[in-house]
Amino acid sequence: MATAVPENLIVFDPSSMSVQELAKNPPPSLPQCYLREDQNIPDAEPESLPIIDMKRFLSEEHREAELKKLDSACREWGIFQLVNHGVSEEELEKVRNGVEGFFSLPPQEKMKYKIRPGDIEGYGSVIRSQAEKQDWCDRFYMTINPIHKRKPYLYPELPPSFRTVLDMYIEKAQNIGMTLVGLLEKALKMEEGEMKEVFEDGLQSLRMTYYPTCPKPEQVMGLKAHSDYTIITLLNQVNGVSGLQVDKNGVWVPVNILPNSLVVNVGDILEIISNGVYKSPVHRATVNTGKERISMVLFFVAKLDAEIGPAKSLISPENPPLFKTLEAEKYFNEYFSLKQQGRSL
Ligand SMILES: O=C(O)CCC(=O)C(=O)O
Ligand SMILES: [Fe+2]
Repeated sequence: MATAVPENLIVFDPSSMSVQELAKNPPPSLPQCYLREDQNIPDAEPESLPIIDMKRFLSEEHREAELKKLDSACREWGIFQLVNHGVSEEELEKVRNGVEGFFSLPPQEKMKYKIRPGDIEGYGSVIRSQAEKQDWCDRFYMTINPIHKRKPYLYPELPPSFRTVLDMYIEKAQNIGMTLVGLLEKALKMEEGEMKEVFEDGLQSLRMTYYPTCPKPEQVMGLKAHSDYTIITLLNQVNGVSGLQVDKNGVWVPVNILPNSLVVNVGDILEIISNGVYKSPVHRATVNTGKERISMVLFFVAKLDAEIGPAKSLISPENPPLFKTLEAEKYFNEYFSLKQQGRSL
């Protein structure tokens, strides 16, 4: 694996090399496939995202107020910071060391997990077309639930000490997800268990992303604008470097770093279940010249045999469904046929 890129390189094949390696020795002009002409990275003031405190749901005194906060965070932002979520500072530190350790493995070690032709899981980037601009990042994406859907050459083949950390984190994250879904049902005034039914033991995947520094961050995008096709997404800004931006009323708002918090965002399926009341926000990730950024995301999708549509308990003649109801599998097929560009709604 070469680490230096010849200066006269005209055609660059992003599938042959990681962005992490490219960024160690970037050529004076970056490969065309990363250069975007339509960039607008405004200097919007970082606004503090709403903060939801899980502990307050346990107290009789604070519960109602916190539910109201959760409800307005999902209506107005579709994204919020979660504190007192049950993953301790020490555990977050272990996750950070584990994920940083993974990305600092030698290239040939990481390439063992390389995305295989025709697949989307594994390490690297999925190149859909030569014309499409590539994101300035390397990713490791894998299905983690149901367990029988795990690819035998990905999760089980990770270094054992890292797997132990991931096992711990995933179990905690699943508990957080389940608790949040119960709270969201209450906030939306849905029938109890209605969303849990779609969520519980559903499809879940994990994505770790390494965004290297870039000499010309204004010319590239770490991760292009999109919304998530999930019920909810749990984001860990692993190494405390900012870069995530969320589209709020047409303005890109940078997401601040709140130490030891996790970020939760509403996904497209929750927008559908809530019949459009909660917003699945468009978001993207930028990069910078100074420090690499690492994130880890847990996508909570839905049970494969679930029906995805507006919650029956929210629908009435006065509040007709704004979305059609589809079997989850059909929904996923439609989603992937949209080439994961933009939104599944
Ligand atoms: O890295 C981030 O902050 C965001 C990642 C993300 O939005 C995604 O993987 O869908
Ligand atoms: Fe996302």
